[in-house]
Amino acid sequence: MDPLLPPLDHEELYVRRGPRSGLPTIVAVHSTVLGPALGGCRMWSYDDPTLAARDALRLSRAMTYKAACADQPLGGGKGVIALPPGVRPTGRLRRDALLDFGETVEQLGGRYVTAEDVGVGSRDMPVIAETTRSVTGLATSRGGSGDPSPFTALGIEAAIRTTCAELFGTGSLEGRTIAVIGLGNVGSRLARRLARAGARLLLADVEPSKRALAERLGASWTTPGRALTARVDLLAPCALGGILDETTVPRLRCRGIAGAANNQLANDAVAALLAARGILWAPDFVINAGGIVNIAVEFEPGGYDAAIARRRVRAIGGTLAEIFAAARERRITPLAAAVERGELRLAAAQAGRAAVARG
Ligand SMILES: NC(=O)c1ccc[n+]([C@@H]2O[C@H](COP(=O)([O-])OP(=O)(O)OC[C@H]3O[C@@H](n4cnc5c(N)ncnc54)[C@H](O)[C@@H]3O)[C@@H](O)[C@H]2O)c1
Repeated sequence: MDPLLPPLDHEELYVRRGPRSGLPTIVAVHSTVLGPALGGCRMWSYDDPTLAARDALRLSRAMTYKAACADQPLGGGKGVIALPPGVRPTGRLRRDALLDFGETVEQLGGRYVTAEDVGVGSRDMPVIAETTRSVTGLATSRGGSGDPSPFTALGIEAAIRTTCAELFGTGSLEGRTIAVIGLGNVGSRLARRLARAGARLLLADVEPSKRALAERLGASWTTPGRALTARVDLLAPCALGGILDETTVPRLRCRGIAGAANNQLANDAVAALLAARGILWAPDFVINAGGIVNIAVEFEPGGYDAAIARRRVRAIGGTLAEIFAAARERRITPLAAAVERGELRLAAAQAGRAAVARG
């Protein structure tokens, strides 16, 4: 196995070759201490299937912390359908791969619950549901919670308000300058919300057609590189991960960062670099939890209810305020405070389990 594997503190790693597609289907369950392990299914090309297993192990661990920090009754898991390089399955092969993956999920007996992720869209979920009951994110017409992006954008807006309150003493966005990088499912919705709240926006995407949104919102348009180093109150990275590293952080001119992109820090040490520059970073895995908070409402006895989901997603702002307060009081980074919060919640649940087992 890969020497760069994360600590193997997982509960399960299940690898099964799909009998229909011949493709490796993989599920990693990092933790079920807080509840069934939730995590999307990623259908992606890998040079080697062991790299797909590594991805599943790494991402499932991150899901445990995301759910724990969001106080959700969920554990962390991840699914992968490993494609050979250059393969983009369509038609029969795609359907076979999804049915195979569903069967793999079903064999875990509810310990893992799947959802959408990179390479798997809303049209794929009903196919997966043909071979497993452990599937979320189906259309609202089928009793599911539907597209998570609006809820993720709502949670990021709440987090941006909290970050402004911490930095400027008010959560009002009227007149705040905010750069949003990446105008996809989440970033475009976030930009509309921020514009409605009176923020002055600088928008950027690698896709030139997104400029039309900037024009519609009366926002400025620039390149992603310029947006990253613009003099603004806040930066909201909503594209790819890894944009904050040893070379970009010294060039930043924002006061705070709060965005949807996963894995924004190239490595954990970057959190200290940001703190040293006086830039307040809202931990990505805390504030982009709107999607899973929304999905968790599917497990309620009364079934899915969008109003309950919206209320719970807005609470991400309060969670972030507590993390900022802990970081301030204990002179640690918001990243350290968030990880600690997740670990405390897991330890408490584990202690509860042990007490029940002892009778
Ligand atoms: N969709 C959700 O509910 C959700 C939930 C949690 C986290 N996230 C994370 O948020 C981020 C955005 O998710 P999404 O669903 O909006 O994705 P998306 O694919 O819909 O949008 C991504 C956008 O970023 C643009 N982009 C790509 N590379 C770029 C670059 N180098 N610079 C600037 N723009 C670039 C793309 O053109 C696209 O418009 C991802 O990191 C995702 O993992 C999304």
